[in-house]
Amino acid sequence: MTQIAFIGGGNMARSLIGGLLKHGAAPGDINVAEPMAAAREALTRDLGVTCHGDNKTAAAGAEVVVLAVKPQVMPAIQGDLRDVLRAKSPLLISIAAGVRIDQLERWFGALPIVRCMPNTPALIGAGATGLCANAAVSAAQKAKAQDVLGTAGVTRWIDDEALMDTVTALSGSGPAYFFALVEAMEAAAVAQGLPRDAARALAAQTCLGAGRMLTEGGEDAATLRQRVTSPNGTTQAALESFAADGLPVIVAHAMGAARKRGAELAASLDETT
Ligand SMILES: NC(=O)C1=CN([C@@H]2O[C@H](COP(=O)(O)OP(=O)(O)OC[C@H]3O[C@@H](n4cnc5c(N)ncnc54)[C@H](OP(=O)(O)O)[C@@H]3O)[C@@H](O)[C@H]2O)C=CC1
Ligand SMILES: O=C(O)[C@@H]1CCC=N1
Repeated sequence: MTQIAFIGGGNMARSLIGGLLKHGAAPGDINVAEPMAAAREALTRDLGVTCHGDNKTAAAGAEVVVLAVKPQVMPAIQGDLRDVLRAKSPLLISIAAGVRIDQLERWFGALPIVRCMPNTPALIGAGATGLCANAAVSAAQKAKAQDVLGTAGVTRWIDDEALMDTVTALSGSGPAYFFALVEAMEAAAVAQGLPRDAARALAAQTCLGAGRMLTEGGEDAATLRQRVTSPNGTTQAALESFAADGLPVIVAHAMGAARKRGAELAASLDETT
C-alpha cells in the first residue's frame, strides 16, 4: 500500500485520513507531522496512525506527501521538507486555500504537484474536491491523487488553475454557506414561535433531503425548486421575497469575496517569501 505522510494533523487531515482508513488504507501506512503533543496523542489514539513532532521524519519515505497546514504556515515548512522531498520526489498534494502551484514549486522544488481543494464533509465521506495538477504529474500519480481524495467523496479535475479559487469559493467554503442558511432558517422559525429543538431537527433534515435529491435524483436545482413551488403558494411567496432582497446578487458577492481572499492569501505569501 502507498505510504502517505500528512504535514499538519488538524481538521482537514483528520477528515481525509478518516476517509482513507474507511476505504481500506492501513493505519501503519500513514504518518502525520503535528507540532502539538496532545493532538498527536489524539490522532494515534483515534485513528491508529503514526505521529511525529517533526515534518522531516514524517515525510521520509512517503510516496505521497499531503500538505495540510494553513496557507500562512506553508513557507515556514519548506526548510524541513526540501531535502527529503528532493531525495524521493514524491507526489506532493496541497490542500491549502489560495496557495498556487508555482509557489509550491518555488518552496519545495520541481516535483509532481497536485493542488486541491477538499471540504469538511470529507469527514463523513460526503466531500467535494477540485484537483489541479502540474505537468510533472504522471497518469499513475493522477490516479493516486484521485484515490486519496476520492475516499473523501466526489472529485473533479480542473484544467485551469486560475479557477481553483472559484472552487474554493464554491465547495471549499460552501458547507459554511449552507450552515449559515440553516442557522438563519432556524432562527426565523424560532422567532415565529417554533420550539428550538423542532426548528433544528426540521431545518437540518430539510437540508439533508434537498442535498440528497440534488445528488441522487438526477434532476437539477431549478427543476427541483419548481416542483416545490405551487402557483401562488407559500414557496412562491418565499422565493419572491428572496428575489426582491437580491439573493443571487448576495451569493455572487459572497463567492466573489471568497475567491478574492484566496488570491490575496497567495499574494501575501509572495510578499514574504
Ligand atoms: N477547514 C476547511 O474547511 C478547509 C481547509 N482547507 C485547507 O486545509 C488546510 C488546513 O486547514 P484546517 O485543517 O482547517 O486547519 P487546522 O488548523 O485544523 O490544521 C492545521 C494543522 O497544522 C498544524 N501545524 C501548524 N504549524 C505546523 C508546522 N510548522 N508543521 C506541521 N504542522 C503544523 C497545526 O497545529 P497547531 O494547531 O498546533 O498549530 C494544525 O494541527 C488549510 O490550508 C486550509 O486552507 C481546505 C479545504 C477546506
Ligand atoms: O476558510 C478557509 O480559508 C478554508 C478554505 C476553504 C474552507 N475553509
